[in-house]
Formats: sequence, C-alpha cells, structure tokens
Amino acid sequence: MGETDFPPLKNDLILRAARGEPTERTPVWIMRQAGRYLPEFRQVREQHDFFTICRTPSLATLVTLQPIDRYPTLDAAIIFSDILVIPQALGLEVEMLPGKGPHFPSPLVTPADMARLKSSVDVEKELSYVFEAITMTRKALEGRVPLLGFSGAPWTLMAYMIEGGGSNNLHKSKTWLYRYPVESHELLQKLTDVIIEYLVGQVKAGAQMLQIFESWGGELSPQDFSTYSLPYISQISTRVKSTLQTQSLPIVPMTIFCKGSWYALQTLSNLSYDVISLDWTIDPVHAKQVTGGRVTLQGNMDPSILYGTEEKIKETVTGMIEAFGSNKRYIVNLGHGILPTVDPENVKIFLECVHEVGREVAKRVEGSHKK
Ligand SMILES: Cc1c2[nH]c(c1CCC(=O)O)Cc1[nH]c(c(CCC(=O)O)c1C)Cc1[nH]c(c(CCC(=O)O)c1C)Cc1[nH]c(c(C)c1CCC(=O)O)C2
Repeated sequence: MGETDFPPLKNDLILRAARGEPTERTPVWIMRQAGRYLPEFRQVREQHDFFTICRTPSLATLVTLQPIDRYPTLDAAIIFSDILVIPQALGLEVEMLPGKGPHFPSPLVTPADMARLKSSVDVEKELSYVFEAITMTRKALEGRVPLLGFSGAPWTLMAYMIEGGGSNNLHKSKTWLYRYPVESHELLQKLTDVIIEYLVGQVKAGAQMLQIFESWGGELSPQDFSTYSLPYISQISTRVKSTLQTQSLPIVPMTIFCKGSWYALQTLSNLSYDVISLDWTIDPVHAKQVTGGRVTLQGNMDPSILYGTEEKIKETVTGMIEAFGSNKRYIVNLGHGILPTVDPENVKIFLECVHEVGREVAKRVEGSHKK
C-alpha cells in the first residue's frame, strides 16, 4: 500500500512529536486504549473469542475505532491485536482465558522443545490477518489520527513461551538464560528475525508508527538486560529502518517501551529509536537529563491515578506536563496499559485535561522563547 491509497492525515501531532518537531499541543494516546474498560468492547467480546477478533479484520477495525469514536481527544489509534500472535505464528497454541489472561497449553519446557517451532515462518501468510486489519483500519480512520502498529520484544515473548502465561518471578524462562544461554540466544534471534519482518509488513500495510513492548524488561538485572534484551531490541530498530529504506517504504518513527528498565534509559536513548516510553516510576526531570533531548519521551502517569478524583487527575496531569515541560519531544501516555475497571468518564477527564494543560504549557514555552 502506498500513501496515496489512504485518505490524507488531518492530525499528525504525534508523528511530529516523535520526529522532534515542535507541536502546538502535547499529543496523547493510551496504552491498551481499545479494551475491557469500554462497555462497547465488552459487548463485542461477549459474542467473539479474543483471538477471533484479532483474526477478523472487520472486527479488529471495529474495536480499534471504538476509543477513537468515543474520545475525539485521542491523537493516535493502535491496531487491535496482541503481542502473542508471534508465538502463534511460530506454531505454539495460545488461548485467552476470560479473567485470567493468556495461556499456552504446551509451553516450551526444555530447548529440545524448540523443534516444535516452525523452522521458517512465512510471515506474509501467517500474519496476513494483521496486515489486512491494518489496511482496513487505516481506511476507516479517514485520516483522523495516525495508526500505530506494534510487536512484543524478543525477551518478553520468549518469557511468555516458556512460562506458558503470566508469572510472578519468571523462574522458568530465567532457568533457560542461566542453564541454556546458547539456546536462549538462538530463540531470541529467531524471534527477532520474525518480528522485523512482521513490523516491516505492518508499515507496508499502512502502519504510521511502531511500538515495541518489552513488558518484562524490568524483571532482568541490568547485566542480563544488556545480554538478553538490548542486542535484540537494538537490531529491531536498525534492521526495520534499513529494510524500510531498501524497500522504499516510509521510515516511520519507532517507540521502545521497556517496563521497569530505568537503568537502561541512557543506553536506550543512543539506539535508533525515536521515542522512549516510560513507566511511572521514572522521574520526568531525570529522564530528560539522562536522555539529553536525543529522543522523544512518552508517558508516564500511573494508570491507577484514573481511579482518583477529578481534582487528583487534573493535578497529576498538570504536574506531569509541566515536568516534561516542553512543546517538543513529548507524548502523553500512561506508564503502562489502562486497567480494565477504570471508569470511561475518568478517561475523558484525563484526555480533556491533557489538551487544556498541553496547550497552556506550549504557549508559555513559546512565549519564553520569544522574550
Ligand atoms: C504483555 C502484553 C500482552 N499484550 C500486549 C502486551 C504488551 C503491553 C503490556 O505490557 O500491557 C499488548 C496488547 N494487547 C492488546 C493490545 C491492543 C491495542 C491496544 O488497545 O493497546 C496491545 C497493544 C489487546 C488485549 N490483550 C488482552 C486483552 C483483554 C483480553 C480479553 O478481552 O479477554 C486486550 C484487549 C489480553 C492480554 N494480552 C496479554 C496479557 C497479559 C493479557 C491479559 C491481561 C490484560 O488484559 O491486560 C499479553
């Protein structure tokens, strides 16, 4: 798909912020914005299994658009899918158990189980449903906001494939790292190669920006992070961008979200990512100092603030935008996904407040530059 196959974009704030260009207002979107906190999503979910929604482009388009229709204040849409579609494409079965989350009936137990994974994955075929959903959604958006694509990062996906679902301490996947380092690297590299092809395919289908989720980055020590996460997320941004260039596709901005990996901030800012997404344990002023304006920062309100009063939400948003304090290189988001029991009215309050405060701060910064 080429740019001319889609309606022209009317709001490019987030793309400009990602590229380091000034914005007249701070852009905002919410991780997991399409999901269970919305009654309209729960209604679709009552009729269809989770992965059926992912695999049916018309349903994926419908739920991707639900938050965009409800909140005209959102500055981006994110394609409805899941990070676990990659383990599925590699041949592992994954189910989504209501109220429990993902479950792998036959996870990888020892390296011998890697023989159960496909030796080569036809990404174009196995994940064609994601690409179709992206193209359909991009058209249905009618240029209202940019469409984001995403993938899980290799370490987080490896951990799910070995733990077989959620886990408190990741001891099974860490056993691999400390007993079978060679095979662990082999698995991480295999995932990396598939992820790169998958992300390029998303851009070809119409994704305008990409986010990589290393949701379990913070479970690793700084040293293990540099051995088992960093080399692979680094490869992903450089190889995705060089492949996009070779294939004459748009070189879209890329975001890295390593939850809990505060120690890696400076290193991450020297890779070829455009945006670093921060969790709420990181102080904005510290993040700005450490990353030195080399990247755009995204985040980082504690998702639980959305359970607070209107005053608390407003106070936190104001403090956060003032601390990131710029009309450049900043995208508002939560520090992790929105929680399923949040009241959608509080999301509205949050988004409206971001618009209001974002405009004020941008004006103030502009004014102080003119003086
Ligand atoms: C770790 C991870 C997963 N999936 C994802 C991550 C990385 C982000 C993060 O750290 O939160 C990413 C994801 N999952 C989903 C999206 C869709 C787009 C969006 O709105 O952000 C995205 C970007 C839909 C989803 N993925 C899931 C749901 C709910 C499933 C349901 O309806 O039963 C949705 C809407 C299920 C899911 N999928 C996963 C878990 C652990 C769960 C269960 C717990 C939970 O819901 O948070 C794996």
